[in-house]
Amino acid sequence: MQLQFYKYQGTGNDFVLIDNRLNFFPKENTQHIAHLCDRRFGIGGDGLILLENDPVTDFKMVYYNSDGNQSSMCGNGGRCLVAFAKKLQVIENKATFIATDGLHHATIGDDGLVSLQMIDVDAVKVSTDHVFLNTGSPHHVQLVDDLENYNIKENGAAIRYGDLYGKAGSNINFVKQIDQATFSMRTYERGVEDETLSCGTGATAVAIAMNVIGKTNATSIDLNVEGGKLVVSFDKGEGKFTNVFLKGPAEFVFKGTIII
Ligand SMILES: N[C@H](CCC[C@H](N)C(=O)O)C(=O)O
Repeated sequence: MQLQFYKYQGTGNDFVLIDNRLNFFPKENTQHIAHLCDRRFGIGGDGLILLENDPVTDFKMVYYNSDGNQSSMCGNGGRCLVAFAKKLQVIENKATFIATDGLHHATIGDDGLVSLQMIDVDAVKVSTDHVFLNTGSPHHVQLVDDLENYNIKENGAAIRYGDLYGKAGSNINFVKQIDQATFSMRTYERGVEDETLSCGTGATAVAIAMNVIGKTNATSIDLNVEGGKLVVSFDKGEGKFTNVFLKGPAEFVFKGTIII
Protein backbone atom coordinates (compact mmCIF):
# COMPACT_ATOMS: atom_id res chain seq x y z
CA MET A 1 0.00 0.00 0.00
CA GLN A 2 1.25 3.50 -0.89
CA LEU A 3 1.51 5.84 2.10
CA GLN A 4 1.73 9.63 1.67
CA PHE A 5 3.82 11.25 4.41
CA TYR A 6 4.89 14.79 5.25
CA LYS A 7 8.20 15.65 6.93
CA TYR A 8 8.17 18.57 9.42
CA GLN A 9 10.74 19.93 11.84
CA GLY A 10 10.47 22.26 14.81
CA THR A 11 13.90 23.69 15.81
CA GLY A 12 15.52 20.53 14.47
CA ASN A 13 13.22 18.02 16.23
CA ASP A 14 11.92 16.26 13.16
CA PHE A 15 8.88 14.12 12.52
CA VAL A 16 7.09 11.98 9.95
CA LEU A 17 3.50 13.26 9.82
CA ILE A 18 0.62 11.24 8.40
CA ASP A 19 -3.00 12.21 7.72
CA ASN A 20 -4.73 9.22 9.26
CA ARG A 21 -8.30 10.59 9.24
CA LEU A 22 -9.34 7.53 7.20
CA ASN A 23 -7.77 5.28 9.88
CA PHE A 24 -5.77 3.07 7.52
CA PHE A 25 -2.38 3.32 9.27
CA PRO A 26 -1.12 0.03 10.84
CA LYS A 27 -0.65 1.36 14.39
CA GLU A 28 0.14 -1.95 16.05
CA ASN A 29 3.26 -2.51 13.97
CA THR A 30 6.03 -1.08 16.19
CA GLN A 31 8.82 -2.39 13.96
CA HIS A 32 7.24 -0.75 10.95
CA ILE A 33 6.97 2.64 12.68
CA ALA A 34 10.61 2.38 13.77
CA HIS A 35 11.52 1.55 10.15
CA LEU A 36 9.75 4.68 8.87
CA CYS A 37 11.74 6.77 11.39
CA ASP A 38 15.06 5.11 10.46
CA ARG A 39 17.40 7.70 8.90
CA ARG A 40 18.95 5.19 6.46
CA PHE A 41 16.40 2.50 5.75
CA GLY A 42 13.34 4.70 6.05
CA ILE A 43 12.18 8.34 5.88
CA GLY A 44 13.97 9.45 9.07
CA GLY A 45 12.64 11.28 12.11
CA ASP A 46 12.76 11.63 15.89
CA GLY A 47 9.16 10.53 15.90
CA LEU A 48 6.03 9.76 13.86
CA ILE A 49 2.74 11.57 14.38
CA LEU A 50 -0.77 10.67 13.18
CA LEU A 51 -3.44 13.32 12.62
CA GLU A 52 -6.80 11.69 13.29
CA ASN A 53 -10.44 12.75 13.47
CA ASP A 54 -11.94 13.61 16.84
CA PRO A 55 -15.66 14.04 17.53
CA VAL A 56 -15.20 17.12 19.69
CA THR A 57 -11.94 18.90 18.77
CA ASP A 58 -10.29 19.84 15.47
CA PHE A 59 -8.18 16.65 15.48
CA LYS A 60 -6.48 14.00 17.60
CA MET A 61 -2.69 13.64 17.94
CA VAL A 62 -1.12 10.17 18.22
CA TYR A 63 2.64 10.26 18.90
CA TYR A 64 5.30 7.56 18.47
CA ASN A 65 8.97 7.89 19.37
CA SER A 66 11.46 6.72 16.74
CA ASP A 67 11.74 3.39 18.59
CA GLY A 68 8.23 2.73 17.28
CA ASN A 69 6.49 2.85 20.65
CA GLN A 70 3.60 5.20 21.34
CA SER A 71 4.70 7.74 23.91
CA SER A 72 3.75 10.72 26.03
CA MET A 73 3.27 14.30 24.79
CA CYS A 74 5.63 15.84 22.25
CA GLY A 75 5.69 19.63 22.34
CA ASN A 76 7.61 20.24 19.11
CA GLY A 77 5.57 17.49 17.44
CA GLY A 78 2.35 19.11 18.59
CA ARG A 79 3.44 22.40 17.09
CA CYS A 80 4.36 20.68 13.79
CA LEU A 81 0.98 18.92 13.75
CA VAL A 82 -0.79 22.28 14.03
CA ALA A 83 1.17 23.58 11.01
CA PHE A 84 0.31 20.34 9.18
CA ALA A 85 -3.40 20.71 10.03
CA LYS A 86 -3.31 24.19 8.48
CA LYS A 87 -1.63 22.80 5.33
CA LEU A 88 -4.45 20.21 5.10
CA GLN A 89 -6.98 23.04 5.63
CA VAL A 90 -8.31 21.30 8.73
CA ILE A 91 -7.79 24.60 10.59
CA GLU A 92 -6.88 28.19 9.80
CA ASN A 93 -4.69 29.82 12.47
CA LYS A 94 -6.25 28.42 15.65
CA ALA A 95 -6.53 24.80 16.80
CA THR A 96 -7.93 22.79 19.67
CA PHE A 97 -6.81 19.18 19.67
CA ILE A 98 -6.69 16.17 21.92
CA ALA A 99 -3.41 14.41 22.77
CA THR A 100 -2.33 11.77 25.23
CA ASP A 101 -2.07 14.37 28.05
CA GLY A 102 -5.42 16.03 27.30
CA LEU A 103 -6.70 19.09 25.49
CA HIS A 104 -4.36 21.56 23.79
CA HIS A 105 -5.00 24.98 22.27
CA ALA A 106 -2.62 26.45 19.70
CA THR A 107 -2.29 29.49 17.48
CA ILE A 108 -0.22 30.27 14.40
CA GLY A 109 1.08 33.84 14.54
CA ASP A 110 1.53 36.30 11.67
CA ASP A 111 5.24 35.50 12.01
CA GLY A 112 4.44 31.83 11.28
CA LEU A 113 5.53 30.76 14.77
CA VAL A 114 3.28 28.18 16.43
CA SER A 115 2.36 28.75 20.07
CA LEU A 116 1.11 25.61 21.86
CA GLN A 117 -0.51 25.59 25.27
CA MET A 118 1.01 22.87 27.44
CA ILE A 119 -0.52 21.19 30.48
CA ASP A 120 -0.49 22.92 33.87
CA VAL A 121 2.41 21.91 36.10
CA ASP A 122 1.96 21.59 39.86
CA ALA A 123 4.46 18.94 40.90
CA VAL A 124 8.09 20.02 40.69
CA LYS A 125 10.57 17.83 42.60
CA VAL A 126 13.74 19.73 43.55
CA SER A 127 16.81 17.63 44.52
CA THR A 128 20.35 18.73 45.33
CA ASP A 129 21.69 18.45 41.78
CA HIS A 130 18.57 18.25 39.58
CA VAL A 131 14.86 19.00 39.20
CA PHE A 132 12.19 16.54 37.99
CA LEU A 133 8.82 17.50 36.53
CA ASN A 134 6.28 16.33 33.96
CA THR A 135 5.22 18.78 31.24
CA GLY A 136 3.33 16.15 29.25
CA SER A 137 6.48 13.99 29.24
CA PRO A 138 8.83 13.31 32.20
CA HIS A 139 11.92 15.51 32.39
CA HIS A 140 15.09 15.49 34.49
CA VAL A 141 16.72 18.97 34.46
CA GLN A 142 20.34 19.48 35.50
CA LEU A 143 22.69 22.49 35.27
CA VAL A 144 26.16 21.77 33.82
CA ASP A 145 29.19 24.09 33.39
CA ASP A 146 30.60 23.14 30.00
CA LEU A 147 27.42 22.38 28.02
CA GLU A 148 29.14 22.63 24.62
CA ASN A 149 31.56 19.81 25.42
CA TYR A 150 29.31 17.74 27.65
CA ASN A 151 28.75 14.15 26.46
CA ILE A 152 24.96 14.23 26.24
CA LYS A 153 24.45 10.69 24.96
CA GLU A 154 26.71 9.02 27.52
CA ASN A 155 25.66 11.10 30.53
CA GLY A 156 22.01 11.22 29.44
CA ALA A 157 21.74 7.47 28.98
CA ALA A 158 23.38 6.82 32.36
CA ILE A 159 20.67 8.82 34.16
CA ARG A 160 17.81 7.68 31.91
CA TYR A 161 18.64 3.99 32.53
CA GLY A 162 19.89 4.50 36.08
CA ASP A 163 18.12 3.89 39.41
CA LEU A 164 16.41 7.29 39.53
CA TYR A 165 13.68 6.66 36.93
CA GLY A 166 13.10 2.90 36.89
CA LYS A 167 11.59 1.11 33.89
CA ALA A 168 9.70 4.16 32.58
CA GLY A 169 12.86 6.26 32.45
CA SER A 170 12.83 10.01 31.72
CA ASN A 171 14.06 12.55 29.22
CA ILE A 172 17.28 14.19 30.43
CA ASN A 173 18.00 17.90 29.97
CA PHE A 174 21.36 19.59 30.58
CA VAL A 175 21.28 23.37 31.01
CA LYS A 176 23.55 26.46 31.13
CA GLN A 177 22.32 29.94 32.08
CA ILE A 178 23.11 32.68 29.54
CA ASP A 179 21.40 35.68 31.11
CA GLN A 180 18.48 36.66 33.36
CA ALA A 181 15.87 35.11 31.04
CA THR A 182 17.89 32.97 28.63
CA PHE A 183 19.21 29.40 28.95
CA SER A 184 21.00 27.06 26.59
CA MET A 185 20.01 23.41 26.81
CA ARG A 186 20.69 20.01 25.27
CA THR A 187 18.42 16.98 25.64
CA TYR A 188 18.81 13.19 25.70
CA GLU A 189 15.39 11.95 24.60
CA ARG A 190 13.76 8.78 25.92
CA GLY A 191 12.49 6.66 23.05
CA VAL A 192 14.97 8.17 20.63
CA GLU A 193 17.78 7.09 22.95
CA ASP A 194 20.06 9.83 21.70
CA GLU A 195 20.46 13.59 21.79
CA THR A 196 17.85 15.44 19.74
CA LEU A 197 18.37 18.97 18.43
CA SER A 198 15.42 20.20 20.45
CA CYS A 199 12.75 18.96 22.85
CA GLY A 200 9.59 20.99 23.35
CA THR A 201 8.33 19.44 26.58
CA GLY A 202 11.97 19.58 27.69
CA ALA A 203 12.28 23.31 27.00
CA THR A 204 9.05 23.82 28.94
CA ALA A 205 10.47 21.79 31.84
CA VAL A 206 13.76 23.71 31.84
CA ALA A 207 12.03 27.10 31.89
CA ILE A 208 9.78 26.17 34.81
CA ALA A 209 12.59 24.41 36.70
CA MET A 210 14.93 27.42 36.41
CA ASN A 211 12.18 29.67 37.79
CA VAL A 212 11.47 27.24 40.66
CA ILE A 213 15.13 27.10 41.79
CA GLY A 214 15.45 30.88 41.51
CA LYS A 215 17.83 31.14 38.54
CA THR A 216 15.30 33.51 36.97
CA ASN A 217 12.19 35.41 38.02
CA ALA A 218 11.12 35.76 34.39
CA THR A 219 7.84 34.20 33.26
CA SER A 220 8.83 34.39 29.60
CA ILE A 221 12.09 32.54 29.00
CA ASP A 222 14.21 32.00 25.87
CA LEU A 223 15.65 28.53 25.38
CA ASN A 224 18.57 28.16 22.97
CA VAL A 225 18.43 24.61 21.65
CA GLU A 226 20.84 23.02 19.16
CA GLY A 227 18.30 23.47 16.37
CA GLY A 228 17.17 27.04 17.07
CA LYS A 229 15.24 28.99 19.70
CA LEU A 230 12.07 28.29 21.68
CA VAL A 231 10.18 30.65 23.98
CA VAL A 232 8.32 29.33 27.03
CA SER A 233 5.92 31.54 28.99
CA PHE A 234 3.69 30.84 31.98
CA ASP A 235 1.74 32.25 34.92
CA LYS A 236 3.19 31.28 38.31
CA GLY A 237 0.65 30.75 41.10
CA GLU A 238 0.94 29.10 44.52
CA GLY A 239 3.21 26.20 43.50
CA LYS A 240 1.27 25.86 40.24
CA PHE A 241 2.17 26.92 36.71
CA THR A 242 -0.73 27.70 34.38
CA ASN A 243 -1.18 29.26 30.93
CA VAL A 244 2.03 27.50 29.92
CA PHE A 245 2.90 28.18 26.28
CA LEU A 246 5.66 26.80 24.04
CA LYS A 247 6.36 28.96 20.99
CA GLY A 248 8.67 28.42 18.01
CA PRO A 249 8.95 27.57 14.33
CA ALA A 250 7.32 24.44 12.85
CA GLU A 251 8.30 23.97 9.23
CA PHE A 252 7.33 21.72 6.33
CA VAL A 253 10.45 20.10 4.83
CA PHE A 254 9.20 17.69 2.14
CA LYS A 255 6.45 15.21 1.33
CA GLY A 256 6.56 11.85 -0.37
CA THR A 257 5.09 8.43 -0.70
CA ILE A 258 6.44 5.18 0.65
CA ILE A 259 5.22 1.63 0.20
CA ILE A 260 4.05 0.09 3.46
N1 LIG B 1 10.75 11.47 23.85
C1 LIG B 1 9.64 11.98 24.66
C2 LIG B 1 8.43 12.37 23.78
C3 LIG B 1 8.79 13.44 22.77
C4 LIG B 1 9.21 14.69 23.44
C5 LIG B 1 9.87 15.73 22.56
N2 LIG B 1 10.14 15.38 21.19
C6 LIG B 1 9.12 17.05 22.63
O1 LIG B 1 9.23 17.88 21.71
O2 LIG B 1 8.42 17.28 23.65
C7 LIG B 1 9.21 10.91 25.65
O3 LIG B 1 9.14 9.76 25.26
O4 LIG B 1 8.94 11.27 26.80
